[in-house]
Amino acid sequence: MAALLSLSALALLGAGASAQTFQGTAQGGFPDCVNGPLSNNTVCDKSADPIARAKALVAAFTVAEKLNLTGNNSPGVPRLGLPVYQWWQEALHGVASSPGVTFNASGQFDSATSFPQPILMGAAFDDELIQSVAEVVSTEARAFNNYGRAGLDFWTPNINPYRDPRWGRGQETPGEDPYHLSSYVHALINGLQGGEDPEIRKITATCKHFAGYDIESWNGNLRYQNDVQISQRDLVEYYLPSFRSCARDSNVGAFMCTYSALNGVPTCADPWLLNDVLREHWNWTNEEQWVTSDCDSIQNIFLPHNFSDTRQGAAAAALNAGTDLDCGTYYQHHLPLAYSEGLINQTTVDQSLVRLYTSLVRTGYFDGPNAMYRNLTWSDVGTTHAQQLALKAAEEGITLLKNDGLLPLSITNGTKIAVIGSWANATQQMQGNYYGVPTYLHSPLYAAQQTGAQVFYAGGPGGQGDPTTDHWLPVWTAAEKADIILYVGGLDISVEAEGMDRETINWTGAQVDIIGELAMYGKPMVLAQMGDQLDNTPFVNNPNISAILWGGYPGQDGGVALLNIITGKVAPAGRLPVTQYPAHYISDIPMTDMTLRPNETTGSPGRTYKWYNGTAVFEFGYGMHYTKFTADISPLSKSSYDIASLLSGCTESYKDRCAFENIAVNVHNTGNITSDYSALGFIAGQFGPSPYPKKSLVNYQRLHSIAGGASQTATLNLTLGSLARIDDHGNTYLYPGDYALMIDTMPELTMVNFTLTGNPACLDEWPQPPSGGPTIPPSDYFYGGYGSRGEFPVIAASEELAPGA
Ligand SMILES: O=[N+]([O-])c1ccc(O[C@@H]2O[C@@H](CO)[C@H](O)[C@H]2O)cc1
Repeated sequence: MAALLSLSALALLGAGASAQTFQGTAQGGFPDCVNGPLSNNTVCDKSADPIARAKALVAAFTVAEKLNLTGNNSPGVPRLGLPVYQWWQEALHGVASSPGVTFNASGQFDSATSFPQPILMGAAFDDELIQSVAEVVSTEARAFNNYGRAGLDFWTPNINPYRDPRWGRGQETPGEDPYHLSSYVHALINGLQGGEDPEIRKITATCKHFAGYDIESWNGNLRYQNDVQISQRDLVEYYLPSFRSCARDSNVGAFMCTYSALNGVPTCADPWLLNDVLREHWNWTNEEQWVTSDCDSIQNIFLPHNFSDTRQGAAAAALNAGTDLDCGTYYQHHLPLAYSEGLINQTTVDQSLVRLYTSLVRTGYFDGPNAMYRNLTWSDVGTTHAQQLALKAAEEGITLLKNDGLLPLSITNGTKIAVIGSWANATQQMQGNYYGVPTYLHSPLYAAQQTGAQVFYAGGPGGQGDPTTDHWLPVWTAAEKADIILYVGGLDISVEAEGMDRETINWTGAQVDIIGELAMYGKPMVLAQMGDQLDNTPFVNNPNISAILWGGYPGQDGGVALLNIITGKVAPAGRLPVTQYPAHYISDIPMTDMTLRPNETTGSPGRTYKWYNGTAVFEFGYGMHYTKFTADISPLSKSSYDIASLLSGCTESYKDRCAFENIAVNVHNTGNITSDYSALGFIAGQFGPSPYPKKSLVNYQRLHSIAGGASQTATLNLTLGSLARIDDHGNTYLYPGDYALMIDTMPELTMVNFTLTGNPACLDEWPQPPSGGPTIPPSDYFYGGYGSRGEFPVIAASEELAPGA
């Protein structure tokens, strides 16, 4: 495990190793259900119920075999012809290097399509696009699986909301809004798994990290030891909706708990979270779906959380709480002792294994070579359709933040353009983290050269923190020769990544200086800001910088997407999926403050567009177009609604799903450039417990190719859940009051008003956590080292950490 993990860590985290250096564990192929020892076991009977099939398989294992099958690196059961199996695959934005995925050095299966990071795909506000992307990812995953190059379980998506701009893994998420995440993830899971209840599950997706995980390493607070304090209201309102969407509304196959503790309990050992909330309240059925730990987080229950006195106690606490699989070796190592000490029983072990193997049964793993998806081959990887979709996904997400009219830029053969900056010739950078080997990487420089323009290139500053001016001379040479300056820079995964939160949300000094000096040439200048959000104030205010685009991590065709937008081949219609805060924001609130609302006592200005009470540089949802749009909202059926009547017409088992109104938003392109437009609908109003959110996203739809002078209609389906707010206990209520439904076409705001009358009505009663539960004792030691992870220097530990002691 140790050697395996250290290799995979490099590739996963992007810590300087090329993806090609990674070699995953060979998968053991498929069980032989015709001639193998299992052929007479019900698990091989395709006509039997999947749970019955898994139960029959588990019944054939000895206790020792069962305990051996509880780690991600599963040895299988040779005696029964059950092959070795690696449960850990990644596919955040394409099949990615990870323990179960093996890319070939060359030839077939040497690459997979690399889509943009979710943060850029989130900016598209286009769920159909997301589902299409996910369908390609799962097709490629299945093709890899058919040739022994991947398993069938993928530990994606990361759907923790992007709460704080410093978070190193915010790029892995679609953004900061819980409704947006919920809707996005529903489309994504459908595409990955092959529908909500497919006959054969295409691959098993895993919603992670459940829950409240969004700090890597800030001010000495490490993800392995954090105990995040979150109120029930904030949990239900902000941190959990995307997970509810996964479990209750999308039938995702797997979940992953976190390294951190939530309100005193490490999440992987929290029966309230994993059982009462996830399995009971969200009806995530008990025998079919499974929870994995984060990688080595079971060990963290013991150290540094100190939640259990013994190692076997930590393993038992996790298994008994409902963590079915250990990403690591802690279960395999310590469950035998837990078992002999009576800390766990066989029923619990069986239940976890039944969940795991039912999931594999559902993917057709035991169904032989004629099973669905087994015909997919290398010719289904990196297809023309996949390539076009990767380009489209990047184009749809790229967001126009400033334009004095320079864009779209007309580039002809004679145009002289300087392409400058640390991203100008970006290749690997365009993928962000959790990458694989892409079909190709088309940099901005490459794309500029394809336009026929005369291109002058300079890389600009060295690394993110490079204080020297060593690399600057070519910058001035390029700028002097050119008629137009394109600077492509920003962040990369050397400063925002897994294990690494940002220390500033300013542009790094060298870049600010270079961009400022380039602007002084007074030539038409475009700035493309890559990576996550930075405070763009100096460039917004600089009249010599004509246009600013945000391009995130745009994937394999990021450069072409950028140039297509700049030249007007495609019109931009992305909208920011996160708030762009002023740089001082990070001094206004510690990252560890998990609260959302402004607070006079703590000085918190609040978080996200819902509650931030300062002036954002650019708000969530901001995004300009090359044309002008107006919108009007068709009248609602009533101006006032009685709460009791709304509920009496509601027959859904989950009342938040009941329909309220289907809102028609008529969008008019009043300019003359054909463009997409994403209609974002928000609800605002002073009702329910204060302080109120300023507004809340309740639905969105992307309209495509609206010609100049033409109109299209977006249909935003609102539910009772769209109108609900959460009380202090986490209960979901409809409240009487004045409501406004808003569509923001910038600068205009189109609005319709209505009221709800009557008494508040509960839509969802929240299962309260047990009171007086364990809290973490103050830690008197620093936890610093871990053999297989090796991410941190060993400082001191009150106990030696070797497993199995
Ligand atoms: O030791 N390693 O190789 C290693 C690599 C990645 C890693 O990160 C964790 O593993 C990912 C599993 O999907 C989770 O999203 C992330 O929190 C944790 C450990």
